[in-house]
Amino acid sequence: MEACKELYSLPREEMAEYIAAGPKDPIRIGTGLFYSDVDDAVCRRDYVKMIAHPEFYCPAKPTNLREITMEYSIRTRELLLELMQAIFKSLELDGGRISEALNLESCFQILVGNNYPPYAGSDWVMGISAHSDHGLLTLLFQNGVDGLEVKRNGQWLLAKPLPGSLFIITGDQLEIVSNGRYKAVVHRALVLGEQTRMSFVSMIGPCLDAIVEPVPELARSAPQGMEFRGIKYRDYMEHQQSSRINKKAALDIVRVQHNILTSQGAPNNSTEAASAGYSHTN
Ligand SMILES: O=C(O)CCC(=O)C(=O)O
Ligand SMILES: [Fe+2]
Repeated sequence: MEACKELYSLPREEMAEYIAAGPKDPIRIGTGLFYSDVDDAVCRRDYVKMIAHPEFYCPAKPTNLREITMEYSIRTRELLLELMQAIFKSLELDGGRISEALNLESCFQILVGNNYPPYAGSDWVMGISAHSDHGLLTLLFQNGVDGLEVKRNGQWLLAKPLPGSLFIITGDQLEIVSNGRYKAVVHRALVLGEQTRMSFVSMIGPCLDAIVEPVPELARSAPQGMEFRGIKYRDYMEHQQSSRINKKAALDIVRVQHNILTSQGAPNNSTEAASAGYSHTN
């Protein structure tokens, strides 16, 4: 976090290349204020995003950032992959088989350093509006300043940063693979007090070229069958990144519409019929 602080305080010219970067670039820096009509709020956030796996990228300055983030990415990747195995076990699935299908050896990993300075304006200020993360699992560390909230049963709950605690957030790909047994968690960051809040995120997803779809045995045992159609992770990510941040709206592109009327006019919830009714929002 200290190295990230140094990064944000570099002269703007030194960050210009990364500030101009697009969503597909491996290193991206964003900084400033913007309005979110989803939450009717001003958002204030600086961030650096860097792809850490299968290839590792890092800004050249500050010079110690590379070593620190490289080690952090390796350790958190191991932990997150281990957690994935525990999740597969909880679903009574063969972890080895699913890891192969998602090609987790070449998993996509991104690190994000977030910085939320206190804001003196009169509007209600947010850091990042309500969203779910596009990957499988996210590990989040906060600097001890409140701000992260998660939505549970329609209520926003403050995820208090207990000293040394790490938060694990389930993402969209896990919801797809588990056919909705694990739900992607909607979360947001608020700017609450006088102190600068920082968070550091390590997120893993399947290999970008993997087709992500519900595990067949989970779809077979679900009352409604398949909840999602398959999609290449790279395409999902591009879709999510090119849309406005809006809670879990990105998942709608793969959500199967149930209660489709058959030619006889009766609702049919079979997997085949449901699969034919994919909902594309774009
Ligand atoms: O700063 C936080 O607590 C949340 C950050 C976040 O949700 C993200 O980077 O995706
Ligand atoms: Fe997030």
